[in-house]
Amino acid sequence: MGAETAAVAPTKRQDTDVKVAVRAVAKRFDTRSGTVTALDELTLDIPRGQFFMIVGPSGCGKTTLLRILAGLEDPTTGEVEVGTATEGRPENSMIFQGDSIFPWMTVWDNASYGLRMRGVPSGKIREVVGHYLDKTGLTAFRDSYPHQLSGGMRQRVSIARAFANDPDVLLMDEPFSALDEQNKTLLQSELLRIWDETRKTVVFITHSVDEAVTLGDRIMVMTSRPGNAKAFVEVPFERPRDVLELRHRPEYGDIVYDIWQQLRDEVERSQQAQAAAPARRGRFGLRRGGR
Ligand SMILES: Nc1ncnc2c1ncn2[C@@H]1O[C@H](COP(=O)(O)OP(=O)(O)OP(=O)(O)O)[C@@H](O)[C@H]1O
Repeated sequence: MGAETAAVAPTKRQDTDVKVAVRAVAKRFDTRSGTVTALDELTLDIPRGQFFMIVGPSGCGKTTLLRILAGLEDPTTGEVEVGTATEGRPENSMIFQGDSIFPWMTVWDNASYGLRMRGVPSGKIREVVGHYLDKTGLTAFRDSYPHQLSGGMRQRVSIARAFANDPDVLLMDEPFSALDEQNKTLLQSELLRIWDETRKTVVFITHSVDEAVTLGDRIMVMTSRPGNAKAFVEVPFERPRDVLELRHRPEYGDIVYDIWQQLRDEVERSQQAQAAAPARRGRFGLRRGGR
């Protein structure tokens, strides 16, 4: 079950221009069949306000990195500094893939959860949650329960909850992966619209190169496991962006193609590793985006 996470804090970041700093982070898991090195001495900086995307082959350590940034895992070696928690604001909120809202709470109670937990005054909660339910088109469903909503609407609740919580850094792990293309495109547009209001620092994992180029300012392409940065790609498109219009531009296709070139070897390497160990099946090789 996903929940807003602000508890186990990595070191606080003092430098206001860099919101996320990852220094030579390695993560190893000891399993019955041996040690799995998920991340290998990864170093990166994410400046304030950047929409940072992570793409990489299945099993390359993307979720592990996000969990370390959220303080849910410790790195084996290396250091991470993320955001700054201030009074009334957590340093990060995480949105997971699939449903990450509480099934026993109404839309309103889900969206206001983080604020209520922090004891924010009720007038402020009404104002902020009302704003984000309005932005995500959920006002009429404020008293509904998750099982009464579509998958897209449930993800909207997660988005409303995360933005209402007003974290310094927003961590998103494939939030739209379970949605059909139509809903995905709609939610991408909505996310960009809401993000444009605040320009929060976002770290967003996706399996879709199209999604990475549509949403991101900068994309980290990861190597196959053990995961590291293979390339950083700047996305030059202006803000605010029109998702559909963007996808018709020739430069858009060029960037998508460049990233696929970067990924191809890594995906093949990862697939070979998975063929040798059939328990984990890669998804990346099957998806080449919607162009
Ligand atoms: N708690 C754990 N115990 C043991 N191994 C783990 C654990 N968590 C992750 N791993 C392993 O670490 C590697 C990286 O996993 P991770 O989930 O971070 O990859 P990913 O890039 O997010 O994958 P996917 O794209 O398939 O979601 C994988 O080999 C995985 O099996």
